[in-house]
Amino acid sequence: MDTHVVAHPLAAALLTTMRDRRSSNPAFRAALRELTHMLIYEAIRDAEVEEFDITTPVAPARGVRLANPPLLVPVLRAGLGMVEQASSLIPQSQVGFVGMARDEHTFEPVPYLESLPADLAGIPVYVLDPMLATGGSMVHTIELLAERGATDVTAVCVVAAPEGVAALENSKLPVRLVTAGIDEGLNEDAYIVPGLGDAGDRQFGPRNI
Ligand SMILES: O=P(O)(O)OC[C@H]1O[C@H](OP(=O)(O)OP(=O)(O)O)[C@H](O)[C@@H]1O
Ligand SMILES: O=c1cc[nH]c(=O)[nH]1
Ligand SMILES: [Mg+2]
Repeated sequence: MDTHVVAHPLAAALLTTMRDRRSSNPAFRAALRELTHMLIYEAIRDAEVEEFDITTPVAPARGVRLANPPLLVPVLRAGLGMVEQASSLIPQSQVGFVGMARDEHTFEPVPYLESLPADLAGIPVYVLDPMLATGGSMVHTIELLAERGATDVTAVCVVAAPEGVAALENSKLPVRLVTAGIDEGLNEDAYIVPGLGDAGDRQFGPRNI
């Protein structure tokens, strides 16, 4: 699997803000938005473009645009904090949604929402989820996309655990990974170490209030 770790001082500083337990929920959300900008910017670097004619105030010129704008798929809840920034960078993109919450005991993803186009053949898909821990949630999401014909999927994650990277690799699904960091591993609660805690709770508060 093609894995790209975005190594950049500004990305590292934003990731530090997200990791720091002292960062407030608004500060965490702001850092996630900015870091998403960098991750998407890197992820889309090699996308195919097409040329078209424009006229500047001075002369005719050739313009470029994405040949095949992607579908963005935030994985709720935590991926919601990435979608606005991603879609403003790629205004032609469409957005689908998947909702999933890990079972606290089995660590298996429990799906609760699926809102995706029926046919994804030929459409690049960017799955947005800050955390790739065991990989269960991401593998399940990509299976939903592959069932609809997607063959070009990019997982855009802030932090990945080696276990999650291995799960994606072993799945043999058509996916590449773009992330700001690969951490040490998982603890007994399947949280990424050192990680940044629960990315959903740190944006929106505890799920069961
Ligand atoms: O790789 P995995 O082991 O599947 O874990 C990663 C998943 O866990 C988090 O979501 P969570 O289940 O906490 O839901 P939330 O976004 O509503 O907080 C995260 O946003 C991923 O979706
Ligand atoms: O460390 C982790 C693992 C799963 N989900 C999170 O939000 N954080
Ligand atoms: Mg959570």
